Amino acid sequence: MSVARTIVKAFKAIEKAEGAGARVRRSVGTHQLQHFSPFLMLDHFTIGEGAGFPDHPHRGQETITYLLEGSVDHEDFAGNAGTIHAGDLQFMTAGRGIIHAEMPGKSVDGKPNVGLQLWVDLPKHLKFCEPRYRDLRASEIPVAKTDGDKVEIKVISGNSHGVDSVRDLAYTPVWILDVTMKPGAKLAQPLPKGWNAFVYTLKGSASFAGKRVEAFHNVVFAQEGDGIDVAVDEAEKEDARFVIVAGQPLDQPVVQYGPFVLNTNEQVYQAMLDFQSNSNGFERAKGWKSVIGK
Ligand SMILES: Nc1ccc(F)c(C(=O)c2c[nH]c3ncc(Cl)cc23)c1F
Ligand SMILES: [Fe+3]
Repeated sequence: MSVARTIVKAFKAIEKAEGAGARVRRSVGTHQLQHFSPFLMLDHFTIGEGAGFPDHPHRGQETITYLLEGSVDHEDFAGNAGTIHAGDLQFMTAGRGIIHAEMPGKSVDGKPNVGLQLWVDLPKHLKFCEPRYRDLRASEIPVAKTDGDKVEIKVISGNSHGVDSVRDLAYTPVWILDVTMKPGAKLAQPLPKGWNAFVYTLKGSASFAGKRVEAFHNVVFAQEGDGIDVAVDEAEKEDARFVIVAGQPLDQPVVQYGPFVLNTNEQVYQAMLDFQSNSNGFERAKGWKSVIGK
């Protein structure tokens, strides 16, 4: 990699309440990081006993849910239902409209359910596409290793050190790499030119472009440059774990009201009307309530 990207900013995500009793550290989609196309939101969520995200709508975006601990059940108004377990991902394309619930799975140990939910904007011509789900199980995710196995990269989407992800899962081109580095490890990770890229740190501390960053931070990189350089100091007491996320910017306006993400104010007003009147993609909401969200 010839020229590594520089850091534009790095900030800690503060935990706040969201949904019904859930907690999130939101590091994309707040005043600290907005208009970062194609990314609309990143929540590092924790769902304890009795908490969750009961019946709610989406239109105009894709949600990528990556379970880190525990499990989450989902159920929508079209009869789709399932569970994602630690290490699995669910790619949901809301398109013209989805109403679903996302609730804790059956807990065997009372531990919380923890994961990441990334919202990615849909290109204009797909805003009203048919909804779809694509699951990616932990066992399907290839692993790249480098620096004498001191670095392990789960290639969820994209490429790392000659390892390709298994298949494209979102319409909007995104790379998601889950990286674990041992103390003393180094990583040079190429990224597609001109894509927006950030890192969200999950555990331990690592230096990005020479800046040491602790857990629960978002590190935003400049678009210029070939990729990112990461190092974990020999003296660190634990492995560092973080996700690298990169996406192709969409050249379109973003008009968002909560889970309705479109290109004009009129389209957002229409989405709210359609949701309230069970029409134009929300017909199946009529008389529907989820079982899991009760
Ligand atoms: N207020 C509001 C409005 C609209 C939503 F879609 C949501 C929502 O469902 C989530 C927002 N962060 C999340 N992290 C994880 C999971 Cl599983 C779900 C969510 C929400 F909370
Ligand atoms: Fe949702």
